[in-house]
Amino acid sequence: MAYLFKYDSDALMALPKHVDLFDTTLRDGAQTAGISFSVEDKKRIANRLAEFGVHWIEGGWPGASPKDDLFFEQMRERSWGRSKLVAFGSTARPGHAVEKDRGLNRLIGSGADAACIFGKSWDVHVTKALGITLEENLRLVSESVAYLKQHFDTVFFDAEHFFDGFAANERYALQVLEAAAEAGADTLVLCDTNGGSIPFPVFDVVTRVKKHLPDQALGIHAHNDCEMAVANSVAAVRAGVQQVQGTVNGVGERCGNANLMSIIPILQLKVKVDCGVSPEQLRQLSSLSQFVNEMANRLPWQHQPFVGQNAFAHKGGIHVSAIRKQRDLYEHIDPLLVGNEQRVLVSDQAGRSNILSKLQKLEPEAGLADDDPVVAEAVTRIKELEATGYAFEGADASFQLLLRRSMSRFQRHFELVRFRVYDEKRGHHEDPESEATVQVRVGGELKHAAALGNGPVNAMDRALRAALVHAYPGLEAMFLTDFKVRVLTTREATEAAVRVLIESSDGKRKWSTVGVSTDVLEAAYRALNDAIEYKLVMDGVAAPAAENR
Ligand SMILES: CC(=O)SCCNC(=O)CCNC(=O)[C@H](O)C(C)(C)COP(=O)(O)OP(=O)(O)OC[C@H]1O[C@@H](n2cnc3c(N)ncnc32)[C@H](O)[C@@H]1OP(=O)(O)O
Ligand SMILES: CC(=O)C(=O)O
Repeated sequence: MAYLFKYDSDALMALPKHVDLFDTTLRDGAQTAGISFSVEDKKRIANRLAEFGVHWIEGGWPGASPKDDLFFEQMRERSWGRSKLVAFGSTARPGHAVEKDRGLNRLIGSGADAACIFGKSWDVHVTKALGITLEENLRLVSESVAYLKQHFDTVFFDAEHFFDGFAANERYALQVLEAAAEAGADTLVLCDTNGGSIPFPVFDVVTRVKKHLPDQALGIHAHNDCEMAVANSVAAVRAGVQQVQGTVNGVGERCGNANLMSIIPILQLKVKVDCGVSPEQLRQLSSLSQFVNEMANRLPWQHQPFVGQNAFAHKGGIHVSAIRKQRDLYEHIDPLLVGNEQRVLVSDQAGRSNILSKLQKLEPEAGLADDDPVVAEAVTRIKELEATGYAFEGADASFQLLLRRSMSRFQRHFELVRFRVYDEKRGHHEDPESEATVQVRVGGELKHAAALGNGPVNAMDRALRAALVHAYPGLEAMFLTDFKVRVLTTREATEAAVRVLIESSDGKRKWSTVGVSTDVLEAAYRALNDAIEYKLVMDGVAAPAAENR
């Protein structure tokens, strides 16, 4: 396998050998609309980032909220390897001596290993937002950094709005950097606060700053308002910054921050700049991304580069045919390097290769040849079903049953005789109640059960399993974990079909099934039927003999 990376060698020569990763998920990430980390979430994320090996973990702003205060308090007992905890804040408020500044003193008392303060570097922000003179701001920057340096080995200075400030008043933006550098700031972080920059000027401006302050370590903090935060960060690395700030999954104020889930593999794998992440740690990238989504209570972005569920999912028949011959023909990296995996999807875009590839994974013992008529038949059947509204992409279990049916390797464990569902709501404020009765035939015997539920599908699921559980006790452990209904607009409105996708679990596995009908309950029944049949097949439960069915 040969994943190709082609680069101009002169450009590579100019790259730094190493950059530090600075994660601000817990600070700028906490400024994301819809995210509210608890102290416990913050501690778990911080520890996970430390385990992953991020150099600097910005934990929050001591003094800004009781939650951040408690977090820093509770993190005093941390025992991390190389990762360092950073406390964030601003330059001192104008009007008093920096030693008396409540904000700076909260940083000093926070127990963090380092401090990071932001200061204004765009002249109009100084005069409008802060309402002070340009000289006064230079004094605040200088004295705030110098005061923190008396208490911390490492102080970072975030030059807020640096790129806009540089465009508006280059001389002043550079004076702000000089003030922070002369006061002892270890790294000057150039911030694209409004996220409006694009890579060419970012490269140019960082190059000019580098020339102006050749011995000063620089960093980049990019926002994603032009969807350029990752590109801008990589451009800044090429121009010579030694620190990249970003967040897990790109969370952050407005459109987010630079996404470390992309920056890390780009730097490590593509341009060979060491971020201090070993190959073993890099393989944790996908699970780190999932973990933070879980903590942030966000649905994962399935198409997220590198770590998303679909980042290496192949749907087109042409693509799947090629990757079966050589897997890198339609992949830019080996997904395993970032802890992800290749997926092959089955849909109306599929050819024989999709089916064979999926079959190899789901039923390796089936051993079908490329030209087996069963494969062509399955492709035709899938395309027919998809034309009526089925979608097998997210319903692997239904797909596997379909393949088994095509291969004559499937026997029903039960036959539906009838189901009936009642839904009742009494009064505006009362919860509705559903009741289902189900009659099935199992091996020649009629079984009948009724059940209540908090909705019709829930009641039907309970009744169906109650009718079957004596014959198949393993169904006791099974339960629904998710249920999605989609109205399909491809038909006439009067006979609109609905697609029901059901996710089930038995505590050990999860599987998904699909049903389609013009009747939502029938669609749900079809999906439930597949879910139960799949569980029985996977548990190796024998179906009743043919003469009893
Ligand atoms: C670019 C960034 O992302 S910076 C980080 C932004 N993050 C946050 O704001 C989240 C946490 N913030 C907070 O909890 C609150 O805003 C606090 C506790 C920091 C301040 O709260 P308050 O004292 O009520 O002030 P408020 O939020 O209304 O306004 C911010 C004040 O900081 C001042 N300020 C802004 N930047 C700076 C700076 N670099 N140095 C000093 N003061 C600053 C503003 O001028 C304003 O003061 P003013 O009201 O006297 O004009
Ligand atoms: C400091 C910061 O978060 C910014 O300038 O965007």
